[in-house]
Amino acid sequence: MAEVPVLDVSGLASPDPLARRAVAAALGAACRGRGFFLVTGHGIPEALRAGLFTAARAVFALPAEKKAALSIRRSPHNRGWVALAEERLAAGQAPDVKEAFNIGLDFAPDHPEVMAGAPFRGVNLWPDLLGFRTATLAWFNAAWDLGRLLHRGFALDLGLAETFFEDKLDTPLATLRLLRYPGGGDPALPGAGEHTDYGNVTVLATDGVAGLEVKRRGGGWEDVPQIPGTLVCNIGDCLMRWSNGVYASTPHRVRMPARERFSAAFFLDPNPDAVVAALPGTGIPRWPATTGAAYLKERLDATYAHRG
Ligand SMILES: O=C(O)CCC(=O)C(=O)O
Ligand SMILES: [Fe+2]
Repeated sequence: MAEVPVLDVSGLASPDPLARRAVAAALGAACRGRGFFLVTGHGIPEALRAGLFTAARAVFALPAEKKAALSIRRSPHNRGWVALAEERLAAGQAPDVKEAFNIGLDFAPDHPEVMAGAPFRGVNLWPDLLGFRTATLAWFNAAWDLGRLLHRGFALDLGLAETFFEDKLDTPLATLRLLRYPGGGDPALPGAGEHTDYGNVTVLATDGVAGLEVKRRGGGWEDVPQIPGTLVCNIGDCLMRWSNGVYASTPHRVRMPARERFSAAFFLDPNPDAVVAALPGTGIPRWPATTGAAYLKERLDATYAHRG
């Protein structure tokens, strides 16, 4: 299996349909094969990335009691702080040696869906840190835009109308997850255990410290190269299912890094009411139809059940 490809996606925003198709074909090949690719030409300014990592460092540096006040255990909506070793992504393994901070779509407390208690529709838990909200939401929105742009390419590659996913990703169950791996520990312990992502596509920024590994089809692990300015993207289980297995969601993990490592994963899951059923032209459905919200709930419930 070839290594993780590097794709310039700028052509997806071109007015020239041939340029868009060329990128879509390359994207499609990566999604059908490796399920992972590095993206250049995404157009997200470096300043946004720098601001994101400044915010991430600041929130994890808060005293434990400040972070505990923002614990994900206080949010029924998958938002807030996950403590070191609170989560294990690979069932039956040691817990992950990482901490995390989740941010979702930024609803006001009086938003109708929040008032109605809709699943995952809650307020974010904001730390008392100047600039944190602005920096993280700027990244959230940029990654969301990139995710939607990628979906125009996926749609073209899958023989659908280019805008097919647009109204299924306009109020998505998206999560920006800031991650800190303290590193330097027992190399036998996982930074993040082997898993596949749950959503459609993940857009990942790292601080350049190595650690992310993708499983090879034939077994064994491949390092994802750290190329400055690129973003790591991968297909999640929801899009694998939606594409009826045409696209691959590939297991990956983070090994114990040699030193402290920060990353930020943006998980783009579809709108809660989006119907996730085998796309036209993909053959006999391999999975029953579901919805964005039902699928995410199923996966998160399983993850929480695995907690020690
Ligand atoms: O930190 C990373 O590089 C990847 C994290 C990851 O795979 C995840 O949180 O789903
Ligand atoms: Fe992941």
